[in-house]
Amino acid sequence: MSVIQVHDKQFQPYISAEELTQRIKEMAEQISKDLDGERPLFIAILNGSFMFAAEIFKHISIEAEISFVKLVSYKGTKSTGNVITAIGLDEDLYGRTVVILEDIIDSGKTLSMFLPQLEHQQPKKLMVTSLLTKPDAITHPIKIDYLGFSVPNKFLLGYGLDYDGLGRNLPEIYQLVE
Ligand SMILES: O=P(O)(O)OC[C@H]1O[C@H](OP(=O)(O)OP(=O)(O)O)[C@H](O)[C@@H]1O
Ligand code: HPA
Repeated sequence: MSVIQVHDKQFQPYISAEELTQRIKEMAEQISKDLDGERPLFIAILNGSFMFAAEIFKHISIEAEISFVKLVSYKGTKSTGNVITAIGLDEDLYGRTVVILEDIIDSGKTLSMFLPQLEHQQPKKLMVTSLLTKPDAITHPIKIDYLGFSVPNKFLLGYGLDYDGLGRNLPEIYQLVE
């Protein structure tokens, strides 16, 4: 692994593919242990989480379902501020154990807007799993039930994360060279 160029920026290797798959397997084992008998519904937030979701779901060893949603944010009224809607969420969450799958929680804003909408459907449990989080960037604190890695407040690329559309296909995670 070496420094790579994407658009106008350089990125250096940060988390290897082996470290990612090892940590994700551990997370899946813990979730399988904790949620045995609950038949959880995993909800992966697109686009960024597609690779993480595929990897973690492979290692879930209990009965479980998965669904993929795309969040679209638009400007609401003065009083509502930004509004977020989920496309593709067809399941009824009432009484279900729901586990959100995110690639990254950065400011926390996305989930702070989305989780209340899910709570509204009265799931039995609503849990959050994120591969990455940046504690120094959080402005909207989110309780993360299962976390892969805590990372510094630097822009990341790869393993689903993009820089202006590119880099999602990289099997490892890179950090912006500043
Ligand atoms: O905690 P936050 O600061 O809200 O950031 C986290 C969100 O940002 C990324 O999605 P993005 O909106 O870039 O869309 P993408 O997944 O399609 O790349 C990521 O997948 C999270 O959903
Ligand atoms: O560090 C990041 N990289 C790519 N996309 C992101 N979305 C939130 N944080 C990031």
